[in-house]
Amino acid sequence: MGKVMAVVPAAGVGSRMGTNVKKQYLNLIDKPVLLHTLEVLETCPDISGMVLVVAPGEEALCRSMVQGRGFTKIMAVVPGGDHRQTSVYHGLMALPADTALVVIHDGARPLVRAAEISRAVQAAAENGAAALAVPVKDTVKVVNEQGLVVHTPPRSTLWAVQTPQVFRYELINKAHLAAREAGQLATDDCALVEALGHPVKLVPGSYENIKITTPEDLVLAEAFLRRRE
Ligand SMILES: Nc1ccn([C@@H]2O[C@H](COP(=O)(O)OP(=O)(O)OP(=O)(O)O)[C@@H](O)[C@H]2O)c(=O)n1
Ligand SMILES: C[C@](O)(CO)[C@H](O)COP(=O)(O)O
Repeated sequence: MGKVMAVVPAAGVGSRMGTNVKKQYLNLIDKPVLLHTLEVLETCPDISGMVLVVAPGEEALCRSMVQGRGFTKIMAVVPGGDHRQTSVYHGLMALPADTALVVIHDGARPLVRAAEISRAVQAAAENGAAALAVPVKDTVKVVNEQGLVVHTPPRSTLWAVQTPQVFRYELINKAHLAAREAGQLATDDCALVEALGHPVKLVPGSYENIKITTPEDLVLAEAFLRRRE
């Protein structure tokens, strides 16, 4: 399959969490959210190495946070940018030239399981681009600026996409470069690959693989982790 490298964007400010400490450094049971995430990636047998992307100026803090915890796969800690997309791009630029597949996984998704990552890697090896996702449970409305509903897409067509999102290295590099040139800003990496017209395979994931975004997500994450103990 070739070398599989992970990029872990963890350079966000966590404005929707609203805490003084950024959400990726908040304690979740016994350690920061980001350490949970990195430990799962470390144990995934498919992954050879990782690039961690943190806010500019936080590189030393992160290096000391991971030091002495038995990580063998963290190859670099690099500064991110103002948007998630920019942070991922900085991570991609730090990958070795012999990378075959790139696993992009949010630092703020600590509940992913190694087996789920492996399923996404396998699908990307076959299709070029793949992501974990779950069927949407709620009915979703498209609204206009006045808050009036303009459209109700059929729920059977809707999936909530998660990370990891996994891509062939040349494909994701090409997608990010094209987006930068076009001024396209997306909230996930699949959207950039979709914009190239390349198909993206969705791999059924788990409803437990939540992104820590708002305070109630920490309550849920703790409950899920305790259930696994
Ligand atoms: N400039 C940014 C913004 C986000 N991220 C990372 O991308 C992941 C998903 O982003 P999100 O949950 O939106 O994080 P924040 O941007 O920190 O949150 P918010 O939008 O509430 O400010 C997180 O691991 C976050 O640290 C990043 O690396 N660089
Ligand atoms: C990449 C992502 O986690 C997929 O669900 C999500 O799109 C990140 O978006 P956010 O706007 O940064 O929360």
